[in-house]
Amino acid sequence: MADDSLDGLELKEEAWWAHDAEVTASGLFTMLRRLPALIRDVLVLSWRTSRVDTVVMMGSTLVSEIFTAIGLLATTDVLTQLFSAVPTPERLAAAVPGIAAVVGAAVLRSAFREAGQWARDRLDPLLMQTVHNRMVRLTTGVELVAFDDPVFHDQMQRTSMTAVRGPSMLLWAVMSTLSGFIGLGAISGALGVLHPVLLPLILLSAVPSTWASVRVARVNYQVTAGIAAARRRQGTLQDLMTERPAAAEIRSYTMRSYLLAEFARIYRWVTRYELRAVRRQQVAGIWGSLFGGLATGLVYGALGLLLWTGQVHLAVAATAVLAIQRAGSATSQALHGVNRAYEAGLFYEDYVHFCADAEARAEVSGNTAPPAEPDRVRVEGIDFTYPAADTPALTGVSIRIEPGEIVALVGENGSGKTTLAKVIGGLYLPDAGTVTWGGVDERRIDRSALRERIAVIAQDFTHWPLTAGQNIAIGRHDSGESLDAALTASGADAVVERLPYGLETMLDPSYKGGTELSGGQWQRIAVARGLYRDAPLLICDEPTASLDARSEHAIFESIRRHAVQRTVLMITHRLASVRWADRIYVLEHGKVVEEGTHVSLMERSGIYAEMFTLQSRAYTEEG
Ligand SMILES: Nc1ncnc2c1ncn2[C@@H]1O[C@H](COP(=O)(O)OP(=O)(O)OP(=O)(O)O)[C@@H](O)[C@H]1O
Repeated sequence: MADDSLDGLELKEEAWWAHDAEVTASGLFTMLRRLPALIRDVLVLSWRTSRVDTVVMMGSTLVSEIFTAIGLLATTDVLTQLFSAVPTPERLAAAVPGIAAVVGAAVLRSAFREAGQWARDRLDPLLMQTVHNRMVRLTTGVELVAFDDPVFHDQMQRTSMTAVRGPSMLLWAVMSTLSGFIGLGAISGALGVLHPVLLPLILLSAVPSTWASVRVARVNYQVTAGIAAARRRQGTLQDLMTERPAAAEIRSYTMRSYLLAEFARIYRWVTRYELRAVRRQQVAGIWGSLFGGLATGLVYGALGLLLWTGQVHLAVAATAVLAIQRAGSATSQALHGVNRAYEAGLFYEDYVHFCADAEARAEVSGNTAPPAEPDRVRVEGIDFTYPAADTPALTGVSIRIEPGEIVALVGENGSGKTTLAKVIGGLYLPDAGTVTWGGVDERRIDRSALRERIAVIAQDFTHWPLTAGQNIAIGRHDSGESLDAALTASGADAVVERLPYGLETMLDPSYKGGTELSGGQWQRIAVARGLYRDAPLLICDEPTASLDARSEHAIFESIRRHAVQRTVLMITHRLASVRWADRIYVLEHGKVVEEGTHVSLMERSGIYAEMFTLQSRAYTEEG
């Protein structure tokens, strides 16, 4: 199976294949060795999730299997009475207490089984909830830079795809194993009482079906692991074809037939893979049944021999027939459970690894409160390299921002402006160098509290599928402040006026009553969001890229007014709008290459002067 390749899908690179190789290589004994640790882990998780359900599930399983043994012993008693050499009415009368015990044991066994099942059914969603919540909590708590790391992404995707079910699958398998072994123990105890040779005979009869179930389970895991990458690709394609964002482009670029063919190609591969697995499972099943039948025949033959040679009583032999059937299913249940537990354990380990990795990547934060008033921000000699990049995005960058200033970052595409703004905004920690707020190193400051003091109008701001009002008040939902000032300053008031339900309008047309905004209208909402946050430092990254000339002018005027009591860090390619900045930093290839006011930079006749002249010439020549 591991030989199969899916052209172009780079399946071999998937971490799933590591598990695949592991499960293929590991025998039953490896599974048995790893099982105790897995059982302990999942039971601890289950105990933490619901103590009552864990106790009910374990207790009921144990007790129900004890009633299996009691029922078997009572059956022998009934049969002994029925086969005794006395008149029939007396035989029946003597068997009545035994029959009552058999019925009672059967009823109690079922009742406890049901109770165990009920507790397990309750635990299932509770465990999923615990695991899911933990995953989301951990994911939202990692350093932002983790999202730029493909390793973290792969791990997260894989974990969210299957590992969330891991613990409940594992618990299910563990309980199935326990109930199988307890049942087997109970039956063995009962058989040992009847005749010592019966037990090994019964264990022998279960070997072929056990082998088959182990094999079937292993193939199952191989299939899940083997098709995981293809399924993810399929899911991505399906989302692209069925969701709104790509719908227009699929049509305008006539991509439909390409996407459909790709989807069908992957589906064919997945189905072929699954069908091949089904064939292997069927073959294993057939061999298991064949040898299982032979082994059972041998056991019955041996039992007949014992009966014939007078070593067991007819009543004991009859009970043994019942026990053979029960023990066979208990053995294969136990061993199948072991195999499933191992299989589920691999998924569970993915989850455990993910959690450990996410904890290691958790945001570091100091506990010093950030300065209450706008204060000097100093960036000194910082370097920063993205995890997936070969070259640094920032090298030895130093800048300062004084309270109440407007500071501008300019430079060509990819020169490092957004990265620098994110470092200043406390989103990325520099690899070297320091960022200080009022003289305090950012690493010593409580980062959540620091972010409360910063408003960011991001270049790639989020179009939240929420109402217009919620889109503006995001992060300050319960401030109770009126939105009016931010609406007017950003020009978003004109946008909201035209919405069917005003601020209550859902800004997502895929929801009932929802609508969509134009790029420039969205941008005004984003500016309103930044102004409404009313933080001492406002970071604007291309706040007017989609705006018409009049709106752009109005927004820059608003930001200037906003800066009277606050500090503004502005990134823009519209150089006419940075003329009035207190200081301008020009970046190139991640380094600050020029610094000064508009006037001093123009006098210097460097990069800034060149860019400014090019832009103004374009306007004057075309205008
Ligand atoms: N997540 C990332 N992973 C790897 N490299 C990145 C990532 N984000 C940005 N980069 C790289 O870092 C460099 C700086 O990018 P940045 O976005 O800071 O530039 P910018 O000056 O803001 O550009 P623009 O004017 O186009 O917005 C670029 O070379 C870019 O390719």
